[in-house]
Amino acid sequence: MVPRVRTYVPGLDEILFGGVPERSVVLLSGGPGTGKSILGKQFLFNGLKRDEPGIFVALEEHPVAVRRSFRHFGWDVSQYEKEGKFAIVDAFTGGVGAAAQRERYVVKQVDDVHELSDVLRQAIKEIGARRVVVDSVSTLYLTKPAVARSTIMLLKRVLAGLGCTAFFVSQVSVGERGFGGPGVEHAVDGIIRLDLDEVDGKLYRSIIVWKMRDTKHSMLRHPMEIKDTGVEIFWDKYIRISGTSVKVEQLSKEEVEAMRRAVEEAERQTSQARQRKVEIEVEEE
Ligand SMILES: Nc1ncnc2c1ncn2[C@@H]1O[C@H](COP(=O)(O)OP(=O)(O)OP(=O)(O)O)[C@@H](O)[C@H]1O
Repeated sequence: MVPRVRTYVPGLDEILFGGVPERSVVLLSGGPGTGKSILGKQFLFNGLKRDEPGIFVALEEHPVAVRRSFRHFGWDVSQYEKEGKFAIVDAFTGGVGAAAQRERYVVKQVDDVHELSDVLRQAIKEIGARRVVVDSVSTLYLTKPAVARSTIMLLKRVLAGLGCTAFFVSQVSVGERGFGGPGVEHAVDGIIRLDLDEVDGKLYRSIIVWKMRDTKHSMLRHPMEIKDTGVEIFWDKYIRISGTSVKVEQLSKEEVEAMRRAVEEAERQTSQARQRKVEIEVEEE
């Protein structure tokens, strides 16, 4: 089994048969309000709780708003920031404003992807980041689609070279079938698509893993909810949405059992790796 990074987002590791393959760059793609940012933040915070440092690259929101939205779900990153285990790369303010001047990692030219990758590299090295979320990569090439692929490849090289596993938030329009453009879709290792569908005056959330290199994954669309505690995926159910009807069905016992076993195996590997890390740290002291 390839080494996995467990997301610990309820249900996500199950549909990925254990978690995201280590060092993958995964596109979190979807329309407005589908839960991409929340899922990304949850992935980071779940890592922080387990001693895996993380970085949030803020391209869409002021760092102050980013911290507030973490807190909205009870994910207080301030202590981790003080301990040097979490950092925000501010690629939003350009360093303008009093609050921005207090930020440690600031990209001065927000449309300069080379400066962004330099600041990101420095932040990853300094805090020893294992997980990175870029929210959103679409901002980097919205007005210049010709550079989308090279932008993704540049970030991918930085992240994979430093051993990080990353979620790239990718914005698509309501009703758009793609995930962020051909250059982007083929360059990334995985694509997870989040959806909101209106049927009969009600919105339904769902999630589907479209691709994930180096692992098998669920090929079904699963129902999803956002709660005060974050995203929850109903991994043992799938959802069939047509223009006028919504049906939620139970997966077979065999499918459920296979996913459960894969997650148990991934957890075993993860705790062994943690144990080895502790032993190495003790030896070094
Ligand atoms: N406490 C909560 N309980 C339930 N749903 C919530 C809660 N907080 C936020 N939401 C839902 O999450 C949505 C926002 O999710 P998120 O910010 O992750 O969207 P997004 O996919 O990143 O969208 P965009 O591309 O527009 O930024 C809100 O529109 C709302 O429906």
